[in-house]
Amino acid sequence: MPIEVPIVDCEAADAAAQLRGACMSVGFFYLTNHGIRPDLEAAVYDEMHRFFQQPLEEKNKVLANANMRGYTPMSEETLDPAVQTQGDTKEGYYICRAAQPDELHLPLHGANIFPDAKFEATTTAYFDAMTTLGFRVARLFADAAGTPDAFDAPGMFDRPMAALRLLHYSDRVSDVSSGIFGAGAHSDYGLLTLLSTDNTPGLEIYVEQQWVPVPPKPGCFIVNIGDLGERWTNGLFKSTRHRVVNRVGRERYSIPFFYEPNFTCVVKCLPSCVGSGAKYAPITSGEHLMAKYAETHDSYKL
Ligand SMILES: O=C(O)CCC(=O)C(=O)O
Ligand SMILES: [Fe+2]
Repeated sequence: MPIEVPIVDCEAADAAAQLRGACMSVGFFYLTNHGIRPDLEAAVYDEMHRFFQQPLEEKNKVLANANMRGYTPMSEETLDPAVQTQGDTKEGYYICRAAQPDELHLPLHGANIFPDAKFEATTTAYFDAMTTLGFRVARLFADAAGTPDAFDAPGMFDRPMAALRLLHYSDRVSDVSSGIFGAGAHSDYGLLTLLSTDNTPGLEIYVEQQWVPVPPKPGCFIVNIGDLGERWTNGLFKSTRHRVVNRVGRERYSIPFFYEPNFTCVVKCLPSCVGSGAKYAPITSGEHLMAKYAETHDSYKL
């Protein structure tokens, strides 16, 4: 039977049950009725086109800093270092939650950098809307996992590690057998990723021992569970590996929004998922994310 990526309707009365089914099987789903305004999303793409088409020397003026905010050049990231023979054929721009004054001592916390005021206003408005949606989907996740209020307590998501990543893939055709990918195979690191893409295909997910394309669906986000989501549910929900393979020789733009718990949040198996014993040791969100960044980014060192 062909593998179908399920749809979760954010507004449906049984949205949590839909999410549970999707996360136990495929680990990816299309999210509809999410409430993000299409004109706001389109405005972010306009800013991306404007930014990435500039000469490298302009883009390098806002190069990503130690807190992973700003521009990351082509090939800076290698999502599957064991297999890839060169970095991902993409460049990116990170925008994260702006840190509060009492968080500035924490790694990865700081101010954002922006190339100009219009880019800042547009991407910040989108970031804020996605943060609201991220928490809404996180609450559905908790409900789906059988502990509905798990994420409401202080210290869980009141200072989320939320990151927006504007990605521009080059037109270079990938070559799977020689280790050249748009983005190498990986699982995401956190709780949830909410992905917007343009109309160009490329995303593939590894389900039932095969790579399955996930084509863009207009008006929907492509959502997946990351490693912390798998740990929280003791493996009930899947953090599915995925990659981007350019098979069409066209440029591609995408915008993943990574929604993770507070840096200091201890991610420990939910009581409803312990069953015959927790499979994963508790870990803080921050420890996990920093270790993953160090494995995959040239510009990030622990
Ligand atoms: O661009 C995409 O479609 C996926 C990107 C991705 O998987 C990631 O940045 O983690
Ligand atoms: Fe990913």
